Amino acid sequence: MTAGVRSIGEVGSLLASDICGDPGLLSAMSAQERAAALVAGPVKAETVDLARLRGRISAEDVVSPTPLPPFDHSAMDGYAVASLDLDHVVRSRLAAGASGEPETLRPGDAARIFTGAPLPPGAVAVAMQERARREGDRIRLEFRPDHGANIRRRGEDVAAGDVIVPAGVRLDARHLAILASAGVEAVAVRRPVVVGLMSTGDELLRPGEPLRAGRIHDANRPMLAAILARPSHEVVDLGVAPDDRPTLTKLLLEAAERCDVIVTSGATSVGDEDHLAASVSAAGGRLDLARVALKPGKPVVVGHVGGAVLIGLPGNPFAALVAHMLIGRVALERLAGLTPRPLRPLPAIAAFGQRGPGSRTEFAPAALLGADSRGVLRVEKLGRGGSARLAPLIAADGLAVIPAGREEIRPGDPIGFLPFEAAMEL
Ligand SMILES: Nc1nc2c(c(=O)[nH]1)N[C@H]1C(S)=C(S)[C@@H](COP(=O)(O)OP(=O)(O)OC[C@H]3O[C@@H](n4cnc5c(N)ncnc54)[C@H](O)[C@@H]3O)O[C@H]1N2
Ligand code: MOO
Repeated sequence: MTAGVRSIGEVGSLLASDICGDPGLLSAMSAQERAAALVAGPVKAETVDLARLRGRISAEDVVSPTPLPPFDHSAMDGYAVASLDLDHVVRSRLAAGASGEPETLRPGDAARIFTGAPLPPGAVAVAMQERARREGDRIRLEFRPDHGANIRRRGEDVAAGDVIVPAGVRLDARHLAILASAGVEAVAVRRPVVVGLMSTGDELLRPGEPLRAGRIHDANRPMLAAILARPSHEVVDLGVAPDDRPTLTKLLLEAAERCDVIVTSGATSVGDEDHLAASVSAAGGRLDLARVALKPGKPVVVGHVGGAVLIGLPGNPFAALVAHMLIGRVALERLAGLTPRPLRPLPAIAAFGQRGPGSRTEFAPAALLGADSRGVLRVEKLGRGGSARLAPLIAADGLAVIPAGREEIRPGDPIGFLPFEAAMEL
């Protein structure tokens, strides 16, 4: 991985850079490595039928029991011909799905053939019917076909024994298509990772509860539940924990019994009411990572309570989102059996100027203004910063990514842009 971002072409790898000048903070890349290392391995595997595979993570390489296609066949409606000559006599008719061995073509013979039908032995090409004139049982081709024209060969897509789906991928429609083609009925996948979501803070109200003095509604649990609503994960709502050390300790211990991962938000900072670190410790757990060079998202912590991985996101909702995207996601992907993928911001240029983010990589809600004359995306930052603000996210197309180490950003400078579809992926 390369350090630094020097040109637009390199911006895609900016999250791979390990810049962080602040000795009190861990660089985003080192934090991701630590979060990954914290997870001993993926959850166990189970066998699941094709109809329920979408969104699950493959636990082993799946090999094809058959070549694909399984037999030589026609790619067009037309005539299978025994030679590359222009004139042929049509002696048989072959449709897809017909049973029985097709008759062998002899020199001068052709067979009327339809797309998907097995190629008769002796055929050297298929001529499209639009390129043939038929009179009775004779055809004359407009031009000599190329050898092998319009023939799909057995095994040209996949050979028997080829890996058609590798281990460690999230199965989508493409994988289901190839598994079904190969006749595979069931696949070993990782069982869903059980993720407990807990918000902390005496100020938090559940959705629908009337606002009272000094209280706010919990935004983080619904946000995180929406990101985690995937077949590879099972969300357990652990509710709101109070700002009280013994109670938080007890709730963490209970959660560790039921969950593979506990994702908390709030109580990660340094205030008297920020009890997470002390509660993790009182529960016999430990924190392996704290304070990362992210803006927002700096106070993210990661560790263990009992057998469960603990991901402590900051309380401010945008900070929680960024810390999840960069750090929590890595641990969750490893547990699910995925190879964690680095976020890959698109190369873009700033349509704004500001002071650089210093030692932290900055994420900010941003709108796409279109492309410049070279086709590079122009990105405008929205809002005036603040990890507690949600409205700029609603107006945004994604997140501007400004790598650590910049002193100043001027209009036209290379930055990164993460569309929300990529940013919000688990
Ligand atoms: N002296 C310092 N103070 C703070 C620092 C610091 O370094 N030194 N860091 C600041 C940063 S950066 C952040 S981010 C926050 C992180 O704080 P906590 O993780 O301890 O979170 P809380 O204090 O519990 O809450 C922060 C803020 O977010 C609101 N909140 C909490 N949970 C939710 C939720 N589920 N839904 C919506 N809003 C939530 C909470 O009411 C607070 O306003 O610390 C800074 N302070
Ligand atoms: O880093 Mo905090 O996460 O700015 O709000």
